[in-house]
Amino acid sequence: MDKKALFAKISQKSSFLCVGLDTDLTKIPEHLLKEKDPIFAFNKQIIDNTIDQAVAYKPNTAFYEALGPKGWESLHKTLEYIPKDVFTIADAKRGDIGNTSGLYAKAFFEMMDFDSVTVAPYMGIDSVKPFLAFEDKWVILLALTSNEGSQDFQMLETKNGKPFFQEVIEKSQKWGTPDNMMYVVGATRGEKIAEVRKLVPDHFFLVPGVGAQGGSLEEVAKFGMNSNCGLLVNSSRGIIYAGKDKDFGKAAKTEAQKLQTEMEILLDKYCK
Ligand SMILES: O=C(O)c1cc(=O)[nH]c(=O)n1[C@@H]1O[C@H](COP(=O)(O)O)[C@@H](O)[C@H]1O
Repeated sequence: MDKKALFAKISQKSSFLCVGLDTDLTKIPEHLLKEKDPIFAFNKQIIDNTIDQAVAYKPNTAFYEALGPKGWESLHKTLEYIPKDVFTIADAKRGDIGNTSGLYAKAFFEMMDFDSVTVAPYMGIDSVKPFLAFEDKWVILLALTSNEGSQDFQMLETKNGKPFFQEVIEKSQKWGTPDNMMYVVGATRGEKIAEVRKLVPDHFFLVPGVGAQGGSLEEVAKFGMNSNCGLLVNSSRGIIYAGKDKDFGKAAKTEAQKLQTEMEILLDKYCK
């Protein structure tokens, strides 16, 4: 899916919500455990109940990989079930020497037909470029993450007097374009989003950290939105585990609707 189609979807649904499919066997309602594929059964209901609000779905591959071959199968079935006009993100946080990155890209873009994959920039240009060689596919590069440990390296001042995350953004902008690269910017760093937006006015940001991690949606929109929205805001646990029993799908829908209602107002206010 290209940038134009993504913005059209955002406008159509008045939403920039990404639903995170961080599906954990120990957290899903018990009655699903007797299903042949409990993870897929859960995801299917979450997708059915949130498809009117979601412009993107982001399975975090850790939750699937941890279950071995069965987990990969659940991931594949989930991806196949997501309607093709919705953006898909393999949250795999990959990146390695060039030939290996090329195979990671093949895994997520060819063996599975994800629109995008999250990539760590630490190993530099040759670890990221192979992902950018695929037409109509996106790299979502980790820039300023939502976790506490982001202080350890991302905020360090470099010899140029800039924080390391800024160097990552400035340099990596030359590797891709706003049509094939997005940046991860955590919602827990509201004021910093404005700084990142100045560096990359046209790129989309994937913004995790609202909901369970406590980031403010209003701040994210105020500091991060551009004339194409430029934001995909993810919530995983806050939506998918909103309900604990047979009605979990409905509870997820209610949470997604709450976010979408707020997003509609924010789009009117800041998408200019
Ligand atoms: O790349 C990500 O998606 C990501 C980056 C980041 O900085 N922080 C972050 O929480 N994430 C992911 O976003 C999701 C957040 O989940 P919740 O906190 O449950 O909404 C998880 O899948 C994380 O791995």
